[in-house]
Amino acid sequence: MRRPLVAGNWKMHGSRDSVGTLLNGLMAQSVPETVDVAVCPTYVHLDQAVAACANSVIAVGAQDCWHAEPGAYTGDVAAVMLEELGCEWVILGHSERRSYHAEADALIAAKLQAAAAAGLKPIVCVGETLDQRESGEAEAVVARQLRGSLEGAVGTAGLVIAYEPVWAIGTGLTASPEQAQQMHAFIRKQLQDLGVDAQQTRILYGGSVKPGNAGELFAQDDIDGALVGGAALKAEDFNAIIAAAG
Ligand SMILES: O=C(CO)COP(=O)(O)O
Repeated sequence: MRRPLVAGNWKMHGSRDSVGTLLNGLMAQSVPETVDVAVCPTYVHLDQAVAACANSVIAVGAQDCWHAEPGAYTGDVAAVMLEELGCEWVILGHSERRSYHAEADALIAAKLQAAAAAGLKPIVCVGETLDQRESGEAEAVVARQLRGSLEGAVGTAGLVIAYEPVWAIGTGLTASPEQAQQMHAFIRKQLQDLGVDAQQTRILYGGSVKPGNAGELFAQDDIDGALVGGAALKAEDFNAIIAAAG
């Protein structure tokens, strides 16, 4: 039995004030004992989140890390620094990093190894664009991303995969529960073929998850939680999604 994980990806949102309000709102509701929860703010809000979550079960994650030891890498943050700060998780290979920063699978694989070596648990994102889905390539694209991004990752402790169809991110379009389940089952099979412990690996769905659709997504056999964007910025909505996973 896999424990559901609900992770909030706050992307490049927030001020000290709004982050404080959001964290207070999350602390106001207890998390069901059966659910893991994480919040992933920007780098500059990580310490604020770690302090606020110190006495709660909510874990903190970063949205990216660099792949090398600390050194001459202007503008980057090393995985070991995130671990030292109190992060438990790190999101890797989000489609916004893949598109705006041209991150390729080999770089994501290197980041994954650095994250694992630092003791962070990686959430590796995969997902096809609308063009790729419409031309029948969705499974081939996701299989390629998994193969490339997970190179050398067999045995990574706490590895989580997030399936985020690019066409469903921030658009209000959600994959139907059946579409998502079909892809999640496909991903689990791919993980097995890659030698990853597929039955133990959590596969999250991401893309316009809201309180109103979370329950039917979580009811699918191979959907083990969610990576939530917009709805994670409102405590009431995020709390409702957490409750739906409980
Ligand atoms: O990209 C996402 C989470 O990583 C999904 O974002 P939305 O929930 O805003 O569609």
